[in-house]
Amino acid sequence: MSGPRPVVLSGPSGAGKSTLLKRLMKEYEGVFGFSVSHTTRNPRPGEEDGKGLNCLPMLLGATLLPVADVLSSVTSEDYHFVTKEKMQEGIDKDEFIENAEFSGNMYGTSKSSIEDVQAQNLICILDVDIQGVRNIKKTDLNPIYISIQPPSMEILEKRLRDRQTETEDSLQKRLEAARIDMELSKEPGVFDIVIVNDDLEEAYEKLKSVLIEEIEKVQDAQK
Ligand SMILES: Nc1nc2c(ncn2[C@@H]2O[C@H](COP(=O)(O)OP(=O)(O)O)[C@@H](O)[C@H]2O)c(=O)[nH]1
Ligand SMILES: Nc1ncnc2c1ncn2[C@@H]1O[C@H](COP(=O)(O)OP(=O)(O)O)[C@@H](O)[C@H]1O
Repeated sequence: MSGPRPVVLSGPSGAGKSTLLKRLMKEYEGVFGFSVSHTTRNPRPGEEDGKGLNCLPMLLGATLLPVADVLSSVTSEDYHFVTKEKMQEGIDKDEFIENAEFSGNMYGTSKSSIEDVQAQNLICILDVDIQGVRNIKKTDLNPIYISIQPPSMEILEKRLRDRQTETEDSLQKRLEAARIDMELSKEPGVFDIVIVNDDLEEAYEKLKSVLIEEIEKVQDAQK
């Protein structure tokens, strides 16, 4: 029996993808697994190098925590932070199902990041930009495509400034990318659903309603 369908979450930087993702993974512990991407950008305060499932054996080896407890320790914004050389080496070795340049840095989803999650029969969640969406459509991953959009460019800019993670230069690059993303997300057939993240509660309920069928499949299989 094939496992649950993966989920691709996409949308402008600052739209609320990580906020929604963290909430989903907390409410449904042991149902989702995050596909830990590789990136050349520097870690933000509080971000640690890939605590993803790749290290699950070590974590379990060191402790006797049930798998569900260990899985829930995977946060939704970790990355494998690597140099450009390391990233290029992985690309040359065909280790990525897709990779892209975004706001001056490289990002990519390795095949092993997805396999690690699917081996646990969990819903694999990927957080990628619009280029990643287009490239994943050329593969046989067959995920549910969800776009998270801000209510407006003005609100997006305010949220990014309030988050205090960007230099003025990276902020402007991200806003420019957001204008393109917001246009492309309107194209029919690209996303299964586009959620405007205005009121967070409403956006979260909409996200859950799209995924509840896959969530219940995993919960039933775990009984
Ligand atoms: N194509 C692709 N995009 C990614 C990947 N990982 C993250 N991204 C995207 O890169 C952009 C920047 O991510 P990040 O630097 O974490 O900023 P944030 O989205 O504002 O938190 C976001 O749009 C992510 O969706 C990946 O593996 N592949
Ligand atoms: N619905 C919302 N209303 C107000 N602020 C929000 C909302 N959703 C997210 N935020 C805030 O906006 C900023 C960007 O959210 P984040 O989840 O980091 O976006 P992304 O992962 O898409 O870059 C964060 O500071 C977050 O707390």
